[in-house]
Amino acid sequence: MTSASDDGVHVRVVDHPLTRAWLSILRDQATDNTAFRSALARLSQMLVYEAFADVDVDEIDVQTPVAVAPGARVSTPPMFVPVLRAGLGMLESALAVLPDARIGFVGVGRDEETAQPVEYLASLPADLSGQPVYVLDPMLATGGSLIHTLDLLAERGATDLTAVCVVGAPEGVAALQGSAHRGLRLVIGAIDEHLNEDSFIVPGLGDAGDRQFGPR
Ligand SMILES: O=P(O)(O)OC[C@H]1O[C@H](OP(=O)(O)OP(=O)(O)O)[C@H](O)[C@@H]1O
Ligand SMILES: O=c1cc[nH]c(=O)[nH]1
Ligand SMILES: [Mg+2]
Repeated sequence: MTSASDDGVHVRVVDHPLTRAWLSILRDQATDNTAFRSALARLSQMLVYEAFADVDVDEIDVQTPVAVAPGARVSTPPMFVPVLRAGLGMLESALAVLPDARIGFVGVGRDEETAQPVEYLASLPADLSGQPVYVLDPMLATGGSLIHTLDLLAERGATDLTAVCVVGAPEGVAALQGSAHRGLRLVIGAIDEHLNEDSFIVPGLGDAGDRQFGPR
């Protein structure tokens, strides 16, 4: 795992042999929809696990059948916000790790000509002050969709923001660093080479929504 903190965005690249192995299955163009969804779920669970490495916990006592043991409980249950469609494939894995999380939904699709995010759903509580929020989206390309989502969350008072992504482009990371979201944590499986002329990540894994669900 490598970490870097530039311009207020803390970037953690999870470079584990098993995350690399699952990511290789996602990248492989021969992986079909079913296998893609399964691999994304497995990889997401590892990324979410890493995203909680520094979470605040309450120290508690646990009565075992033998004695009292020191234990821990996550202090504030998080909110997960999958960015539809592709982020839906990460939600069940996140809930497997933190079942008492709240869930919000944001739907954003890139305009195919301009690559600009077009919002079609924002199902979020009006007040997110004090609420740690974890945005789930496998792809960070130009960064437009993620920044749009972070803006929606910040407008509602959220300040404790983490993005969990599978693959990013340097252009997207730079856009986050140039955005208003100081203090954002980004936990990501890999940062690839660059964007192509269609704003797709190279080498990337193609369209993460289409590869799970088919074309939209
Ligand atoms: O960083 P950006 O340039 O904004 O690109 C990344 C976005 O593109 C993908 O969604 P897409 O628009 O393909 O929608 P989908 O999930 O419905 O396929 C992906 O899931 C991100 O949300
Ligand atoms: O490479 C990319 C870029 C945006 N969205 C995707 O799903 N893949
Ligand atoms: Mg897509």
